[in-house]
Amino acid sequence: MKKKLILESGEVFYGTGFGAEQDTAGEVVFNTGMTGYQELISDPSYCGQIVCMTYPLIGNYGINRDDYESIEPAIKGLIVKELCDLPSNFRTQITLDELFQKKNLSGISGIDTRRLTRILRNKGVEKGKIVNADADEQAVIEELKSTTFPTNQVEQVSTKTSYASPGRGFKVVLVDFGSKLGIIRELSQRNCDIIVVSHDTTAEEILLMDPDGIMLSNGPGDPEDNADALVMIQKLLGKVPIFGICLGHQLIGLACGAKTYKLKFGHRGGNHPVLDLEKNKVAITSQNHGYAIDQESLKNTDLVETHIALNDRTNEGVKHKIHPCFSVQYHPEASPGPEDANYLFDEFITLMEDFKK
Ligand SMILES: NC(=O)CC[C@H](N)C(=O)O
Repeated sequence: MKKKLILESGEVFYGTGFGAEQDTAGEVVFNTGMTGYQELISDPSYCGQIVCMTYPLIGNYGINRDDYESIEPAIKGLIVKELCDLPSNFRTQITLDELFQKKNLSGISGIDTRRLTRILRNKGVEKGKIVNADADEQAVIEELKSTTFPTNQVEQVSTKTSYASPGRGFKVVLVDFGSKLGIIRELSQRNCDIIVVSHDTTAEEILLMDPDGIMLSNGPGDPEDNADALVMIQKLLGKVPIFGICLGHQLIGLACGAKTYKLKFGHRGGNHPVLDLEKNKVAITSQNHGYAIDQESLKNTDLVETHIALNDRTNEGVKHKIHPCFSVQYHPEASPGPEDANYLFDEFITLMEDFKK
């Protein structure tokens, strides 16, 4: 199946399709992880995006039953240099190609992913489409230029109904903006009694559950598209300890009066160094974000910057000066990636303990 990837800027890449046969369009971004393709394919924060893997061989350990980060992948497509069709790992159940067929997802292999990444890095992320090799390029470019992708990604991936993941420890309400399962795993490991609620749950509904703490999850899209969530956060601040991850972090920023902006090409991968400004310690972190909190705008808020990215010095963490509330832009749950930042879940537990005293 000969296919090609066409970018809005007019660049064309020829390759071979895998997975489903249908065309797919989305925002083309790149991820620098050497492993972890199963986790990122199923990470709901990639909703609406086509991901280019910079590592040249993808699929070599197949797909297994344990490494999903959601049940239904929300990713739009995958771009790889070489696709492995004969995976070797004791956990392998199916190949990456088979997963894409089963989930009706389209991918393209045989792409010069280095050239593509250089384009995205220089020009910034842009819209793209994977189509049949004989498709009319000019027509696709025009179509991409005139398309605006949906902005309701959080609604697409958030749970529709609340559900519980019981434990005997602290009662945590996890607001699901597109949560990775890794967050539930980390809270469960610490015996938390979790209730997962939809993104549009109100502060009043959450407080009725009498939680010891609130976890604001990661999620796709532009943080500014979640006005209702800001009201919810504003009403919860000071009443219950809050921990935010990625989109959850950006929403805390917006709720406290800071601004967010779109990065040129985002941070996506498992090797991003972050400096903890208080501890003066570096952690290698797992990241997946296209937006960031504007550091200047933090000055007029009750938030202080706690972490910065060492690659580009952008914001990676904040905490509230008065209320028990902190958040990070990266992924302490890893899945995939290094577990250096795992201790933040322990700090959340301590915050809930202290608040109860
Ligand atoms: N992983 C996330 O939560 C991503 C947050 C947001 N959608 C961004 O791209 O910046």
